[in-house]
Amino acid sequence: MAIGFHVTCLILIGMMGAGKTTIGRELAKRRGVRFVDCDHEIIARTGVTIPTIFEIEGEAGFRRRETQVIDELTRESDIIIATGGGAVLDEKNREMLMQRGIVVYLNVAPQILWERTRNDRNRPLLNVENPRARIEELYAVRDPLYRQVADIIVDGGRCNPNSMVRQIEKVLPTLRKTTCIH
Ligand SMILES: Nc1ncnc2c1ncn2[C@@H]1O[C@H](COP(=O)(O)OP(=O)(O)OP(=O)(O)O)[C@@H](O)[C@H]1O
Ligand SMILES: O=C(O)C1=C[C@@H](O)[C@@H](O)[C@H](O)C1
Ligand SMILES: [Mg+2]
Repeated sequence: MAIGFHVTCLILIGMMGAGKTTIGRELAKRRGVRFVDCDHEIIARTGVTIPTIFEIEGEAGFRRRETQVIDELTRESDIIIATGGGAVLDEKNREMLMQRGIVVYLNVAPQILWERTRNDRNRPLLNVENPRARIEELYAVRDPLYRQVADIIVDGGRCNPNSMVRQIEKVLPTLRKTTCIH
């Protein structure tokens, strides 16, 4: 198998700014498999930005599109998928992720997430007066959901993307149940 022993579909989950896109892309390059980012797929399909989808269809419209994309991509083999930060909010999504792939949770503290996302206007949920507090609220709600679906939990705030990719590669052959990497 191209990604690792037992693993044909690897799914990255975590908050906005956790590094899902950065690490997913690099890992896919190294493993020689396809990389798809759910947010980018939605943008390609609709031809508009995520803030525009939120404006026109509301968050509910965006979530419907997200579920559709997750459903299609998680049926594929030899693929690494970066999900959007809110993918785990929906129970049906959580089931698809758990059943169809190995799920890696990039866990990053809210303070670091804020530093990484503060200059980027492309995340409508952070387009509020106090994005730092918003990140903390979202983290409090979502962290238990990420943990619920994760096969591995990686501390995504401690080292650079390259060493994170190597850490994930190291455990891939052993993946069967939840493993914590520190
Ligand atoms: N391990 C890391 N160390 C330092 N900076 C990082 C790390 N991982 C990602 N970054 C930086 O943090 C920012 C956010 O990363 P990225 O876009 O990959 O996050 P994401 O999880 O895909 O976020 P979103 O859910 O909003 O798409 C980028 O500028 C990226 O370069
Ligand atoms: O955390 C979230 O709910 C989101 C994260 C982004 O990846 C996008 O999917 C969108 O901005 C919503
Ligand atoms: Mg991303």
